Amino acid sequence: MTNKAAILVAGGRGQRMGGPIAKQYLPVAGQPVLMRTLSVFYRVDPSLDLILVLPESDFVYWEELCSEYKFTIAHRLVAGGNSRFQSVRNGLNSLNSKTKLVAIHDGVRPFVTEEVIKESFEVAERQGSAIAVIALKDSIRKLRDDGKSFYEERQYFRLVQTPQTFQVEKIKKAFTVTELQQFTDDATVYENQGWQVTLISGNAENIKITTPEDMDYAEFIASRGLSDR
Ligand SMILES: Nc1ccn([C@@H]2O[C@H](COP(=O)(O)OP(=O)(O)OP(=O)(O)O)[C@@H](O)[C@H]2O)c(=O)n1
Ligand SMILES: C[C@](O)(CO)[C@H](O)COP(=O)(O)O
Repeated sequence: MTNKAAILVAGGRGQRMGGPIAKQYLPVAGQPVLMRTLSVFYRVDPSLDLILVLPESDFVYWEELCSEYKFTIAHRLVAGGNSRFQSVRNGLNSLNSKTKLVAIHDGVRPFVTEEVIKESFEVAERQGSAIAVIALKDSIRKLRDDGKSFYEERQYFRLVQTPQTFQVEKIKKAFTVTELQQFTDDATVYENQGWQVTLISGNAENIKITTPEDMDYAEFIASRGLSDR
């Protein structure tokens, strides 16, 4: 049995995307987003324990979609919660006792590369955690409540992606706390324990499909194979 797992969180409702079908099920270049994401992880390691966190009310729909698309990559379904934090925690609670490393990934980031996933497991094994980030290309300004804005040195900032990969023992302990507003990602929950996170380079195409214009960009990335380079 593998000692590695990936939790793909897809328990959200995609309010910012809108539309009758939640974004995680929408086709990109002919294949639903979640099938693309599961496939990348499978290609990295077919023995990974793949856990897909979905709203429980979508389980039947998802199984029908898998039949329709003849999608056969083995994975386990876990019921999501009311927030991303709760969905991740449900995924962590479903891990088997032999699992030592877990990659937590937004199901709606189908363009993560195999290289980033592999590196995240290697670094997390050595350091405890591996958080995919990218540098900023634009200048940034910090806003203040009084309406003024100030220059910030962009070399000290990073955009945070997923996967965020961890030693299981540590991340499970970190997720036993009460959910706080500041927990916008898993790295924040981990460092709440006083542990330093380790950053690795993500890939620019690894967008989080969030709003309708992201679907156009996703089609472009998929059709050009930009995340396969
Ligand atoms: N209760 C929740 C909320 C979010 N997510 C997942 O966390 C990832 C990042 O969240 P986001 O992009 O915000 O997705 P949604 O919550 O679906 O979008 P929105 O905020 O627009 O409703 C997504 O894969 C989403 O499905 C989850 O598993 N469980
Ligand atoms: C986890 C994440 O994708 C890292 O950038 C991000 O924090 C998720 O934010 P959301 O508001 O839940 O989409």
